[in-house]
Amino acid sequence: MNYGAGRPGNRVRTRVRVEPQAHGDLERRDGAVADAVVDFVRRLRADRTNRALRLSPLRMAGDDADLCLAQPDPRCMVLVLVTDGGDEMRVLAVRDGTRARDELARLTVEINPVSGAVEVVDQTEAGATVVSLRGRAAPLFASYDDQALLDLGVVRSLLPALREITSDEQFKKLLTHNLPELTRDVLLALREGVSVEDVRRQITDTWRADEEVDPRDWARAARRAVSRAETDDDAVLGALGRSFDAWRLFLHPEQQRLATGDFKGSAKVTGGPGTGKTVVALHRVRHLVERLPPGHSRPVLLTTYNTNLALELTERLRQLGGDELLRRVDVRSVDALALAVVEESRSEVGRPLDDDAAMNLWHTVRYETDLLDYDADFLDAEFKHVVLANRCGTWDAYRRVGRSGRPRISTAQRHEVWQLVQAYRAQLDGTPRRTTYALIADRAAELEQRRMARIEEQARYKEDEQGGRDLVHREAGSGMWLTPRYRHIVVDEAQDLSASHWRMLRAMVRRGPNDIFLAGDAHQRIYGSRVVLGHQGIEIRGRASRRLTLNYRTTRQILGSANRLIEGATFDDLDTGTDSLDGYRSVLTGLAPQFWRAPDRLTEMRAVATLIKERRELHGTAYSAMAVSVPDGAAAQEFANVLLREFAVPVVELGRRGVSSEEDAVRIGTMHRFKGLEFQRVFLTSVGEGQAPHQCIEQYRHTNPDRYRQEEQRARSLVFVAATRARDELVVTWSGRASRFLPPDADRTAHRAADLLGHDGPPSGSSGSAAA
Ligand SMILES: Nc1ncnc2c1ncn2[C@@H]1O[C@H](COP(=O)(O)OP(=O)(O)OP(=O)(O)O)[C@@H](O)[C@H]1O
Repeated sequence: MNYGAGRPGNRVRTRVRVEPQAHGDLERRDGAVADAVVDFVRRLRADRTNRALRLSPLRMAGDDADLCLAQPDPRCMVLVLVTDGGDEMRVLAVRDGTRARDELARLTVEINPVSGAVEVVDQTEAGATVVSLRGRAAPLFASYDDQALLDLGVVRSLLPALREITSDEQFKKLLTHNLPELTRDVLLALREGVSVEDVRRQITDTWRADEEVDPRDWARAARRAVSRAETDDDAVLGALGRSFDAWRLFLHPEQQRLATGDFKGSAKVTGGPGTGKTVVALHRVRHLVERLPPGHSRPVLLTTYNTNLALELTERLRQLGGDELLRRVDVRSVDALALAVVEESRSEVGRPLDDDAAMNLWHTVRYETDLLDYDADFLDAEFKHVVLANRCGTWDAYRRVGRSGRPRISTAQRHEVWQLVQAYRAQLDGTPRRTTYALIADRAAELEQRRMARIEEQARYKEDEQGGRDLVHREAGSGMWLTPRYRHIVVDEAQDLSASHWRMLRAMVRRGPNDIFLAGDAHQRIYGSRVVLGHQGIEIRGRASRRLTLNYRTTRQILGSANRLIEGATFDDLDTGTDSLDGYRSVLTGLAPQFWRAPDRLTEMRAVATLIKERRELHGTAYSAMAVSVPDGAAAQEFANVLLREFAVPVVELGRRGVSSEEDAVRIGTMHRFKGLEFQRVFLTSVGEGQAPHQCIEQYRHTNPDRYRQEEQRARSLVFVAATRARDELVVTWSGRASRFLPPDADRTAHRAADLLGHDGPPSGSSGSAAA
């Protein structure tokens, strides 16, 4: 077959892409196969007339397309769809071993009429799932007729095999095959009892092609970007191997639409943990940068809640687009940004106290004023989320302000709180002058709002007085003309930003298309309190607000346990509405989470150390892929001592600098520090009654039920965040009685930690059995 239009010796370049299913094939194979395929794609791209690559025809796919086979190296073969006279090629499937040719030849290839994607089904493989187990039970999907399944996007050629499936065991086996993603998503959701209408809305519609699909037009199908972030970058392609992070290349269509969409104003992506919100935010940044006019400035801001997450984002952005991309982006935590604004203004605000010192100051003020009925946590939150959020500068303003979502207090109590606030500010204004990050954000918001007002005024002047002409030299010359700080702002972990942060960000970019893009999840709110974006001038309407539902991180088993933690509670959608985790699911399956109960703390710590060592020795898991969550800094110290001194397990604390340490050491940190991160194995410790939630909230149970409910929800979210960091395995431990957040029978069904610590070493099965 000759697809080389050029004369011999002339290189003929071509567009070659690796389809998601072929990528799935590579992930299941030896790294050497991936290397060979990557090399083949690269050479094919450079010159398809290269004789050494030899595409051999298999059959016609349609009038305008051929299916060909090629052998990148003696170990493996690939199936390639060739269209446009050879200008466009898609690697559809990869097989290795002696039967590779036969296996590729029997694949069914079709265009999905819903998504327009080219999909591959191995009928023999799918059929084999059911043959041996065929029984008399009713088929699992009997209540959906063929047309209903096709309309939802299930690939037609799978229907015969699907009709034979009568048990969950067979269904699970079918899912182990490399099925088209849309089919897999739809079937999983139906099996989980999601209604046809909801499956259509939550899954099918997100895959639907933007145009009518002609299932015979192969050339069109091959050109259609269905589920990928396009790249022709050889360096990125070169990473296509076992260690390759799929997200860099392949986006789910819903993620893709958000990342590359054009929005009239601001846009928002929500979704449960692990649904790829951060991935979307990163691709969004790249998309925005690619559309910038050439220059050397950094007109795109990527910001997040804290410094270690900002470092993590910088690293991931570098992976996505290298230093070239980073050069146009300012990546900073919101507080670092606010501090820079305040410093630039040369306002005398004093030295910022860290969070612990700021909290201690509340303790001091309580004793000084002798108003001991209000604890430091409450006062700190009241100050940030009511006083600063609503800019209450006087008692009169505070007396009248709406405190929705905050624990109720009487007017007399408000007055006392106001006195405490005054005393707190007086302490900060003393000598030496000090401040807090909350106050810095408030000040930065004020400065930026003033700055933006001047920019708007100048713009009006430009239009009104000068008809928009003759200003370039004045702006450049006098230096008095200001420009907005950024063209686009992208925010991750949006649920934890305060009203002051939003006011500042709103004022850093002019209102207009694609001004602010934010990603967040109220289920994971552990710092802030609810902020209604609409009230901060950030309007998000209709299609500019989307929710992702497919979890890429966590197995279904872990997710099931984590979801149970937050069942029944209600959460906001970062705006005026409510959010839920409807349709939230994972396609990964694995071990059930393990539950271990200990009679006392030391036994618990020793059991955790034993389990960690066991995973290292039996499964070869690197220490750095494991993390232990603890309730507070003191517990982190205790755990670190036991792990290191008694068990010689290296540990590193998840400090402000996060996980950046190169050391092969187990990560230990409070649950707060787990935010936004992920680990292969997570040990969620101290989940006992009295610890999660902390027993100190009991004081509010009867005296202040609102506060009690809020503290409990916050504690729940915290455990939820920590649990959903686990990729492959979640181990939950406690001493004493199990927390109310755990299943009611946890104490009865959990493994006994004491059994682990006998002299004969750990009992068999502790590294893989399902418990509770
Ligand atoms: N399209 C994709 N293909 C493959 N992997 C993906 C994709 N999208 C996300 N992932 C992977 O899923 C995991 C979670 O992604 P990410 O951190 O973006 O989720 P998130 O929604 O921000 O999570 P959280 O809210 O828990 O912080 C990461 O390991 C990421 O690489």
